[in-house]
Amino acid sequence: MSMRRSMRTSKLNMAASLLRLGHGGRRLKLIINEKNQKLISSRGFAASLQSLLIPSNDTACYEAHNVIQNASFHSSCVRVRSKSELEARKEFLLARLDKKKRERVEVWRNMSVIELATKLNLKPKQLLTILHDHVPEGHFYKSKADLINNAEILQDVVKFLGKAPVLIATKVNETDDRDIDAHPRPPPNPEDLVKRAPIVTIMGHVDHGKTTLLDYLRKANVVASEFGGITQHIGAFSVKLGNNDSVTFIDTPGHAAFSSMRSRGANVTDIVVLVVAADDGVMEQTIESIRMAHEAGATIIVAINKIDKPGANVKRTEEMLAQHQLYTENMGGEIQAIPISALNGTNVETLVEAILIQSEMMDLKGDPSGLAEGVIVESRQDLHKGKLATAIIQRGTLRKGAILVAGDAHAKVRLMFDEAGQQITQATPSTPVEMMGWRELPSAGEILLEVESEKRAQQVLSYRKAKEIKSKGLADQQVIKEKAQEQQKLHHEKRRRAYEQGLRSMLDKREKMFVEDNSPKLKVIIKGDVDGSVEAILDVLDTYHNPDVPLQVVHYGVGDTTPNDLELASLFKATIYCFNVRTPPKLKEEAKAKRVPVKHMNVIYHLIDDIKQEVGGKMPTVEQEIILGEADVIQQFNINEKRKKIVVAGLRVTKGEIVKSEKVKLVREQEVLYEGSIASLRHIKTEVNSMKHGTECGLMLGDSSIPVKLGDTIVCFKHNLVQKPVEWNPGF
Ligand SMILES: Nc1nc2c(ncn2[C@@H]2O[C@H](COP(=O)(O)OP(=O)(O)OP(=O)(O)O)[C@@H](O)[C@H]2O)c(=O)[nH]1
Repeated sequence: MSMRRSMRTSKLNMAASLLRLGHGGRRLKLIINEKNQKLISSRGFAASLQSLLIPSNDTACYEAHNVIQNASFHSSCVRVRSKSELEARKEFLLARLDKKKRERVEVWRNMSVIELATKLNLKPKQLLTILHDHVPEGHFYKSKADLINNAEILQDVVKFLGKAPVLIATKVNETDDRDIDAHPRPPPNPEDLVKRAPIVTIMGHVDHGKTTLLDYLRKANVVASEFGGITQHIGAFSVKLGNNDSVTFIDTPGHAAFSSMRSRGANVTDIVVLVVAADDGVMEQTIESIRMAHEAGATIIVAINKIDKPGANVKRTEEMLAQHQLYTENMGGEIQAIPISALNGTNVETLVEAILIQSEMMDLKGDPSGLAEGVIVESRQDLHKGKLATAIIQRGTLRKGAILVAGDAHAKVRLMFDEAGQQITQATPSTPVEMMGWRELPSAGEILLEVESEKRAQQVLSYRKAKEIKSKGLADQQVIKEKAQEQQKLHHEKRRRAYEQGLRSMLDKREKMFVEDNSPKLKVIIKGDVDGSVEAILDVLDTYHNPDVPLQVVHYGVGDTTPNDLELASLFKATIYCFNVRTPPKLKEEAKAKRVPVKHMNVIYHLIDDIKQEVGGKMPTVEQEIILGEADVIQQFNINEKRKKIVVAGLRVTKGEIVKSEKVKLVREQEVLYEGSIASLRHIKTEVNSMKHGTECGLMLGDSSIPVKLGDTIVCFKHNLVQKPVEWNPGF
């Protein structure tokens, strides 16, 4: 270790101890006061302390900073920030602290409105109002049972309410799930905790050197490894140092690993090494990485890479970082920034030491007792070893023979390996381990849990499968619902345009219309109290299709009757239907004078009945056959009249009456052989006008040549003119 490095380490270790003792509160202020004189003499330490003071940043600590300033030692040794700089910094840090203090709210895709409202201590109605402002145009959440499947909306709403959203894979039903599903254990007792290695993810902009750095660290690890094997890529590896310290690196650069874990609610990363190329500086994905690290609550260490390149500018890079509130030590902040060359390995060891110092300050601990818990970082199919998965253990100790579940996969651990492919017998917190014995391949980011038995694993798996099927079904339902809403919106929009065009063309042709168009139709103006009721009425009217009396919606809108409604109604001879709205008395008078019907109602059935009645009055008339009576032919007579042979039927009236002045049909085996008048109707020898049910009579048809036979039926009928019925099925 170089001289400079060891000095730095000891200063920071001292600061770390101070921080642990006082941790940003009044205690720290006291310590500062007590040690004031000593502090003054140590320029480097004061700078480190100052950087520690500010991020810990509660009011007392801020005061402590003033104590240092007031003690006037800063003039000789500390770069003093201007007042406005300090204020801005304080605000930023307070915001960061607040974020950490924010109440965490678990959300999951397909969460219902009522579930989210309950989590946020809101009434569903209040949440629906908030949701309205957070959903993209065209999406609606109308009822408390609606499911929200967009994770972004869920998170936005929680953030909007000042809380911290935590996206979890599926709903954890506290009452039902606890017994059936497997879950991480409750927090351990502090006395069970032992020091553990920091878990580090390397992030940064494309091409800034993440892979090169990981490669260098992996190779360096092989050299350090006592087995001397070739380090394989298994998703994570440990870099071991001489004094038993080690650092665990997630061996996948960039956002993918980070995101997949975060999306499952797992976060293993303690420290993010932010790689920034010194020739390029802060770029888009650098900023994105800073954001992700902050959101995951991980501490950032900056590796300013490619310092060997001619265009490298460390100072400029640090200034750019400061623009994104990442203040490195050189900029008077608390972030460690190590200039490195990942390609040549320059300062990479210093970077590892900085990580260890940071982890010392973070006081990272884990509980190695009990069943193992961890996070899957990678899985793969090996030709010889079968299904393999790498996990980082977070709690407990994993041993051969353990039964594991991760998402919908499970395993009985047959063998365990480290990154050098060497068999290991146990894995404690922060250890990356490759496991053999998986029945299915688990996905990266899944939470790994050891369970008591194979039976228990099967129980967990079948429960999870059933839950997934259910939630998929719900998701499908939601998609169908959203599609339907979209269609409905398009339909409404189309209708609005059609009505507007229709009205425009009606207005254009109005004079011509009055002269030419006398065809029956019902014109209506619809007024309603809210958009929803007007839409509902228009939807019902859309089901009306009657070419005899078409229905024309001249105009529609929300609110009480207006003079404009009246004018339009009078112009087009339309009826105004008011649904839950009023017509001012003055307009009522005016409507009466102009003979404009204005009808008020509040039940949609009444509206339908009224329209049916109105339309009914305008329907055309049609001839309707009315049966007056029926008679059976029971005899057949042949009479000679004026040398002509005439057939006369002897009848018995079986229904109603036979009326001489009306028409008859001769029906034989359901076939009508004659339809026409009656020439003669006689009772015995007397000519009569009608014969009633139960009597017998003789009947001669208008066409006397028609041969009436025994067994034929005579049906007497007449035609009436009736109005066509209104056929309209509004669907309910
Ligand atoms: N001169 C110099 N080149 C470097 C250094 N580190 C990385 N490079 C080069 O920069 C290029 C990109 O490096 P990578 O390690 O692939 O970068 P990355 O960030 O992993 O890129 P992505 O995986 O695409 O996001 C390669 O050509 C490296 O050889 C360095 O310290 N010095």
